[in-house]
Parts: sequence; structure tokens; C-alpha cells
Amino acid sequence: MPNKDTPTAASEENLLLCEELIECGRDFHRRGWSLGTSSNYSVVTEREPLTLLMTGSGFDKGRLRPEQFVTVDEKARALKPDGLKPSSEALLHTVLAKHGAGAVLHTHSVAATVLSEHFLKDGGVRLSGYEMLKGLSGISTHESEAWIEIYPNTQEIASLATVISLRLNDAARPLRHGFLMAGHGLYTWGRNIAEARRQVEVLEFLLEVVTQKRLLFGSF
Ligand SMILES: CSC[C@@H](O)[C@@H](O)C(=O)COP(=O)(O)O
Ligand SMILES: [Zn+2]
Repeated sequence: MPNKDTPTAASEENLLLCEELIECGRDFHRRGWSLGTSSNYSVVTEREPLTLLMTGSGFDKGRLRPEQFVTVDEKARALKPDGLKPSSEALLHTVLAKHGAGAVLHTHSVAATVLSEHFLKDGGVRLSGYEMLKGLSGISTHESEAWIEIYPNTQEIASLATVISLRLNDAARPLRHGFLMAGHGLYTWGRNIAEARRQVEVLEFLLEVVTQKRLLFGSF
């Protein structure tokens, strides 16, 4: 835990948020969803001006420390501490935060990696008829479906962030629940860390179900 002289983004007020994200990293690492330096996590600490507390780039997400977090502004520019590089995917977090997300979590499970690669040609993966769908925000019956869009993987994060912003603004067919990057992983979000974490757990469970079904029964 940092003392008051430690250069860190985790002030007294947001140290608890930092600890919550560190716990997400530990848990997701244990479950194989955030191995090595994969994944990134953020939480909104201020709305006006928009400020996020986010994982710095390249840290082992299973063993995060408070001094490995950085605060960023709405353009994903590092505010504090000086010299710590925000996640390389920071712009995806800020775009989601601008559209109302209070916390954004990105994971790299085997199921998300394999399925997103396989279903890229269809533009998404349909999760339908499962009781666990009720664990997703806004779904109250298993007789529902969630369409999780898949985008080609890219290192051009600014371009993908623009696409995601357009999709979030699409009133007729808004992007909901999360999205996948092909051969890469899952992005999801919530009003706060607890809700985003629940979204990760439910979506990762459902992606695992689809993977297992394909393994056991082939195409369906
Ligand atoms: C194993 S490297 C994965 C990265 O390229 C990226 O996709 C990722 O999730 C973590 O990047 P980071 O810059 O640490 O936030
Ligand atoms: Zn990633």
C-alpha cells in the first residue's frame, strides 16, 4: 500500500477503487482470463471533467500494485503519476466511459479468443436461451438473446474507438453488454466495478458454454 510520498494515481479517495481492480486482476488471473500482461481495467473517478483510474500498460494483471495505476483524462492522456504509460487500449475505455460506463473490464480468456476468431465472419456470436443470460444487465428472462459483436483485431485503437462510439450512439441497434476483438478478447462494462465484474463473469461463462457445446456436439 502506498504511503503519502509514493508517486501513484491512487489518492486516499480512490485507493479503494484501486484495490477493487487489483482484486479483479487476481481473480481473473486465477480463472485464466487475464494471464500475463493481458487485459486492462478502469473505473471513472470523476464525470466533470471525465477522469478515469486505469491500469498502466504492460503490467502483470494478476499481481497489480496501486502504483501501477494511472489517472487519465477524456482523451486518455496520463494525468498522474508522471511518466506512467496508460493501457495501450485506453481509448476504448474513455469512449465507453463517455457513453456512461462507470467501469470497463477487458479480458483475454481462451473461449473469447477462439470464438471471436471463429465467428468473426458472422460479425458476432449469439448467446440465446440460457438462464445465465439473466445475469446480464437489462435481461430478465432466459428467453432472451445477447448478440455480442466481433471486430477485427487491430493495433489502431483510435480507429476502433471511433467505430465503437458510433455503435454506442446507434439508437436503433445500440451496442449492449460487450464486444469481442477477434483472436484477442472481451470488453465489457457496468455502472461500477461490481456490475462490470458480473458482466465479465456471465459473458465468460456463456462463451465457455458455446465453446464446450461446439467441442461436444460440433456445429449447432
Ligand atoms: C499480452 S499483451 C496484450 C496487449 O497487447 C493488450 O491487448 C492488453 O490487453 C494489455 O495491454 P496493456 O497495454 O497492458 O493494457
Ligand atoms: Zn487485450
